[in-house]
Amino acid sequence: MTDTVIKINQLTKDYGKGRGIFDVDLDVHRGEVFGYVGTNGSGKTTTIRQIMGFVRPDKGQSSVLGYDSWKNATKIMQYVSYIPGEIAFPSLASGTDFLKLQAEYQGVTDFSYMNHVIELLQLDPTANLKRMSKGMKQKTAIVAALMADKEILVMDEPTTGLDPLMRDAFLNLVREEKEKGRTIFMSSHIFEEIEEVCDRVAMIKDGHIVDTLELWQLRHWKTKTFRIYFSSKEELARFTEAFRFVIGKKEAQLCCTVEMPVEETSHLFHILKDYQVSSLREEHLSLEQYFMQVYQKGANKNGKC
Ligand SMILES: Nc1ncnc2c1ncn2[C@@H]1O[C@H](COP(=O)(O)OP(=O)(O)OP(=O)(O)O)[C@@H](O)[C@H]1O
Repeated sequence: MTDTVIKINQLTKDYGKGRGIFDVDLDVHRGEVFGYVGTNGSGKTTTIRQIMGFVRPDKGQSSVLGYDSWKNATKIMQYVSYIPGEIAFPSLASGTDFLKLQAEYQGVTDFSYMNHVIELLQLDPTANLKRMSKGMKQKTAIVAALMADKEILVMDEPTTGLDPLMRDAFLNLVREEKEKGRTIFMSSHIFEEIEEVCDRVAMIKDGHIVDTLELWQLRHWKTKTFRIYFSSKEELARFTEAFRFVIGKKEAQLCCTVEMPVEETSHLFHILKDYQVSSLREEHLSLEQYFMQVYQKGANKNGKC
């Protein structure tokens, strides 16, 4: 039986004029990294604030470890490390002062993991809190959230403001946390990072969940797509006329794209022996491409997009 850590059921927060979230259903399982993607204003932060119990839902329910988010927000904080989308720092002199305050508040006495995170993110916490760059502030918020080593991590666009190197370092931290058995819920609009670290992903659009996907499905799709380059126009034409799974052709580049059921792959390789092929590469469907397809389908259905 799957152990559900975060359960969201018919959750609705209606801000009017179609803004908010509507009838959201989500289950986050113990030990998984769950990604939450959507364009600006699609409802990611609204959902996360509901999970944390900051806002009363208009309808439906969110619960964490069986505790109703709204009714037991304080209890939930015992189990959840939270990185908000926007951090409002108190007026303190330095990052160190802020981290000390956080440690006191969260009852942290062992600072070894905090120091590990500081080192990994190359943060100088002694800097003036007010003068910190966006990235430094984000790192400080990450350190503050992770220091308590709680079993659930809820993060609202945690890589905002981080440069690509630091983003990689952060994703390594996420992997470390997953290794430790943590359950992680993170929102993002950067598809690559969700693709890199998440087990499952939900896509939200205009406040509605439009799809939920297990990331391994992207790698083990029922169809395979290849781009094949030929030595001449004649060879390209001969192939495209003969092979029924061709979905596109670029004469100038002497290449075509084929998309076919996985079980046809060996057949393709077999017939290619009769052609002069200069190169062949498999095209993987990226999460972003998949997302665009889902959005497009949604648009066809409801006339939006
Ligand atoms: N307190 C509020 N009052 C009125 N409208 C709100 C409130 N909070 C959010 N909204 C609206 O609800 C919608 C969803 O906002 P939300 O912040 O959840 O989106 P998001 O997916 O997190 O966006 P982003 O990626 O830009 O951070 C937006 O149209 C936003 O303007």
